[in-house]
Amino acid sequence: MSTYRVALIGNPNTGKSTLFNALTGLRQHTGNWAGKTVVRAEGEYEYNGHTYNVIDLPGTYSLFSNSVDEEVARDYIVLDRPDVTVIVLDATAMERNMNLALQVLEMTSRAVVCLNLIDEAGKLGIEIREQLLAEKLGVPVVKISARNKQGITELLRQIENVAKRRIVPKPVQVKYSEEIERRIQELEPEVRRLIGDDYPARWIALRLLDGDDSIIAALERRLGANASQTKEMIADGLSCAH
Ligand SMILES: Nc1nc2c(ncn2[C@@H]2O[C@H](COP(=O)(O)OP(=O)(O)OP(=O)(O)O)[C@@H](O)[C@H]2O)c(=O)[nH]1
Ligand SMILES: [Mg+2]
Repeated sequence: MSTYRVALIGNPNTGKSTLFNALTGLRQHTGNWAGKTVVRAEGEYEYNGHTYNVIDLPGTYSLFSNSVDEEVARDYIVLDRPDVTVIVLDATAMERNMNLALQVLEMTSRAVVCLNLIDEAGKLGIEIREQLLAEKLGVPVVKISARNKQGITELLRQIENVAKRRIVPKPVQVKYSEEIERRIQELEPEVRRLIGDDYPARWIALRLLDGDDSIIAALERRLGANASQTKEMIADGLSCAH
């Protein structure tokens, strides 16, 4: 019997913790993220004979490591590589929420988009065609109301599909300017050669091009022995990209 790891990510106040409670009930505990004062809520549920370990990540508007919360969420998705990342969106504020969703889809393909507060959206006359959205985003999309425990069965089913690789999503990728795309193309194979296929090479290349040193630091912490080599080779990669 396998245990799968599921991460809940989303903007603040989108109902992540409500969903976390609906999924895990009393089987949860809280602590702190190692070395950080950010609360780490972890719980589990059983589904079709498997255990799913769920992490309720801190709510963030982006994942550029501008704050400890963003760093914790980013590092978990990029470095800890959960089996499934559930992107929790507020169905009444799709446009604002889509920003984070697209960022997460650059970091992992093992994702399910969960449109929460569908009851509120209904009251506002907002109608969402989830099939169309799923096709456009390239990942499963499920409408739920975490507070009313609606749509949870379908969510569990889609989480299982992605966890067991019955569905292998191919998320839409943001396309950047020609020049940035060219630089990504140069840098991405370097990154991949260095850190392997387990990490999102395109996303890391992008962060490096953006001058985000914190991802190098995080990778060094994680890769340990390879640290100095990582820095050197990424610097090489960067100098040929510029
Ligand atoms: N109407 C409605 N309200 C909901 C639903 N899910 C959550 N809420 C409410 O939305 C508010 C925020 O929910 P939380 O679960 O705390 O949101 P969160 O994403 O964990 O927030 P942060 O941890 O601050 O990022 C609470 O008042 C919930 O009761 C839902 O499906 N429908
Ligand atoms: Mg919360």
